[in-house]
Amino acid sequence: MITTLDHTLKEFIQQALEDAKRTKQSVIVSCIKEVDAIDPLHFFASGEDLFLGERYFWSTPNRDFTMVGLGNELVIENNLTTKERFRDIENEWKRFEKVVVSNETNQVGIGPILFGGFSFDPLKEKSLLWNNFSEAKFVLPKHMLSVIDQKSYITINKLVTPHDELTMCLKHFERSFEIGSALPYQLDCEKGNEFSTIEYKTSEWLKAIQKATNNIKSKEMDKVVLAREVHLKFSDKINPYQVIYNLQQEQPTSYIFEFENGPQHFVGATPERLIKKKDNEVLSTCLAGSIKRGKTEQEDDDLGHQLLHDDKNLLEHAIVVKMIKSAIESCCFDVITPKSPALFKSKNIQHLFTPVKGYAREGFSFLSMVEKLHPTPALGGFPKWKAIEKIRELEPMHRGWYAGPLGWIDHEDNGEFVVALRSGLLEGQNAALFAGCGIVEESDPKSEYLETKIKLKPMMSALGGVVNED
Ligand SMILES: C=C(O[C@H]1C=CC=C(C(=O)O)[C@@H]1O)C(=O)O
Ligand SMILES: [Mg+2]
Repeated sequence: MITTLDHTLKEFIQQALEDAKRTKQSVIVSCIKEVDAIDPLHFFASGEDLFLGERYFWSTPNRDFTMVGLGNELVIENNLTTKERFRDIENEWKRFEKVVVSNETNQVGIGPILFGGFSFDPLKEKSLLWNNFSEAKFVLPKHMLSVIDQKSYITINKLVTPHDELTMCLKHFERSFEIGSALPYQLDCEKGNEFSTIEYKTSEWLKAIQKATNNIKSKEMDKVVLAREVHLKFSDKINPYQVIYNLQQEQPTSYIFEFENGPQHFVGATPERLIKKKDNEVLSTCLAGSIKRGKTEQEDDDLGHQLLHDDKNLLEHAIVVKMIKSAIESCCFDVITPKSPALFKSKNIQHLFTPVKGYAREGFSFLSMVEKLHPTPALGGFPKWKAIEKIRELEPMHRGWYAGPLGWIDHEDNGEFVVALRSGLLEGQNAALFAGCGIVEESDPKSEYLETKIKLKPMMSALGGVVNED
């Protein structure tokens, strides 16, 4: 790996070609330039003609870091049904030598970055909706825009093969930098895309909750998260730019993500970070236990206070903290967590929130940590394997990538993953939205149902719909 700057792009490519020939393996050449400000959504939409079905969008809360990928230069995926699916992605990624051509040293979020996700449960029987999604799929984009603290960078990635030629490669980079910044797009702000809603297997879901609470009472497990899905059919094709735009505007405290898999777009605004790693600094988040937002400041404070003192929600949350803390302790040192949860508020909902911090121990890779954490009891339950089995048995839907880990990893083992919640799968005129709830002994099916309605709101609203709560 080289990260310096005295060499010209030509010299770097020459060296990559030699390495590729010597090792008989392609080398990733990643060329980065700082450019004038580019609007990320504009860049995303500019890929419509050439890269439809091969794009992604990622933005952190408060929009500190936004990253957009266009075109798949490299796809690493597998359909393994064990935890090997995490290691397999890591091994494949590490197999490639990466040559980085940049004037920027020490900037995380630019250069060769793999973006993608994992399904929730690879052992769940396949469904029509998620049929085209692999259990693990990651892409290295051809063109990537990173906006970090208001600075814009373009990265162009190319797999240099042993059979490539220097002049062709050089031309490729020159042409690619032109594409990245020039294409126009239009955001169609028209509202009024009529839709009808189908609540999918709601009565089965309510019965599943009853069964789960009985299982918990008989001490089979402590907690399980059960989700349900809602299908929307629109009169016109859904405009994904409008959806991302709305999510960005309406959910400033959430991560916004979009991953295109052919004609399907997996989109969401999740408040839940699974893990972030920069050098050896590790951050995870426990987010579980929920209540609605108040209509006035006073009502909102009262509801927040109620949540902070509610035994059922505190138990939902405590189970998550215990598991995440122990998973992080198994691979980190100096792990710290506050003693009691704080409130996390987003537009439609308030959650109990506990951050977990630590420092990675030697020998633990980023994806090995993702594997240890997935699923946390905020999506799975406790004990972990019992809860996953129960979800497989009781839940009347296929989660696909909903509630799975989704995010990015770079060439130096830095990265960030979220839990893909408050999300939906869009295709043409159709949207499938997902929401779940932590079920503990005291859970009441009707109030859990109302909780899922609140959790469906961010996607419903971004799609132009309204959810009434009762
Ligand atoms: C499973 C979801 O939320 C989880 C995250 C935060 C709070 C939760 C809860 O209070 O039940 C859930 O555990 C979802 O949004 O689909
Ligand atoms: Mg809950």
